[in-house]
Amino acid sequence: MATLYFGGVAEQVVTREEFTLEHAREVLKDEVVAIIGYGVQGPGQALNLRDNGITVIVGQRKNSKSWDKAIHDGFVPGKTLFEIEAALILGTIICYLLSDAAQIEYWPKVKKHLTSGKALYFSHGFGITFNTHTGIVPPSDVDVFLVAPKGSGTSLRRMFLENRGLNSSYALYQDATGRGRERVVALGIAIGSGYLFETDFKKEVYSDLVGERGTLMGAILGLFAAQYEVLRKNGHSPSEAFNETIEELTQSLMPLVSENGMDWMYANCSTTAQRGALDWWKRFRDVNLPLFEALYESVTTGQEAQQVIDSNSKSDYRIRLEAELSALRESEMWQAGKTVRSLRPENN
Ligand SMILES: NC(=O)C1=CN([C@@H]2O[C@H](COP(=O)(O)OP(=O)(O)OC[C@H]3O[C@@H](n4cnc5c(N)ncnc54)[C@H](O)[C@@H]3O)[C@@H](O)[C@H]2O)C=CC1
Ligand SMILES: CC(=O)[C@](C)(O)C(=O)O
Ligand SMILES: [Mg+2]
Ligand SMILES: [Mg+2]
Repeated sequence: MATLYFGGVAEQVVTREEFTLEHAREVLKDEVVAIIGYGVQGPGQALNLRDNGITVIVGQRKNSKSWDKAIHDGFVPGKTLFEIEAALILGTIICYLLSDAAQIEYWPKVKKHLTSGKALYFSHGFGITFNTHTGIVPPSDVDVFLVAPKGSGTSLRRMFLENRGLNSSYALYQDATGRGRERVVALGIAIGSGYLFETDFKKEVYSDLVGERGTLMGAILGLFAAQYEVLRKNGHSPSEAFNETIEELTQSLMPLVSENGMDWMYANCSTTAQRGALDWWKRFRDVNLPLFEALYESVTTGQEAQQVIDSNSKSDYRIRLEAELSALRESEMWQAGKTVRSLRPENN
């Protein structure tokens, strides 16, 4: 554990320097890590664990797209790829990486095979925190913990292959064996996390549900759409509207923020832009503050969780999600974006 100051606030974090991969391998050497669910986090975590020398198996519905993907990724039926129940029997650490809605349906089967001393691992606090909605209440004689990568499973894998690491939060919910903390931190390191910061199941799911509905995915699309609409309504071309709203952000300005913070990005723009941004950002904050308050309340009351469960438990949930993503893709703004991307020099 290292104590670092974040904006003057002391936090305990785990870095790879003091909790080494070698130590993580030692902690996990007698474990069979069973990845249940091979959607987005499943592949990222399973492949990184395997590359890090951890014994990992995958449990997935046979003859599903995810089953085929696991085979394509080198998992072998009957050796490292099993149907869900077989993987639950073989696994000593059960990584519950089905969708949050699907975890409800499979919970009775998972619970049956959570024998004493095993561990139940999540990458989201959803199932446990909203257990009045999900029914997920683990037996008292198993460890229960989470490692939540702060990003897509696709990025977790890509960054691992680039010798980088995506930060993750971790939480220990139940430590039946007395080894829970070692197990969860070792897993956090072994799946390829950058650094690990501690949270709890409630704080993880509250912050994550807000973040993905807010600045990370929902609010940012809303901002893009609003600005693009105003520019187009006032006669600006799709090229001008898309470049001024999105392309410049992703290609030039956000990489500068990632490199050295928002002030650095501002300082690398004109003084005209700096003046304007510094004059306007608080107005955008003030307009959005009530919306974020409402969002946070919708999360903590369980409304958002119930909406996810109601929608994503329906048999046609994928068709419905794909239809909405297709409408986004076919919209003028994102069709303009497709053309803009195709014109990047590196794509020609
Ligand atoms: N997507 C991401 O990168 C991140 C996900 N998480 C968490 O990790 C966990 C897994 O997330 P994802 O990989 O995105 O899950 P996902 O939503 O992609 O689903 C994972 C797997 O569950 C299967 N599945 C869905 N419905 C099913 C059903 N009714 N019956 C059987 N299988 C079903 C899907 O086929 C897929 O293979 C979740 O708790 C999620 O909140 C955490 C951080 C980031
Ligand atoms: C990628 C991630 O961190 C999200 C947005 O929380 C998710 O996929 O659930
Ligand atoms: Mg999330
Ligand atoms: Mg997240």
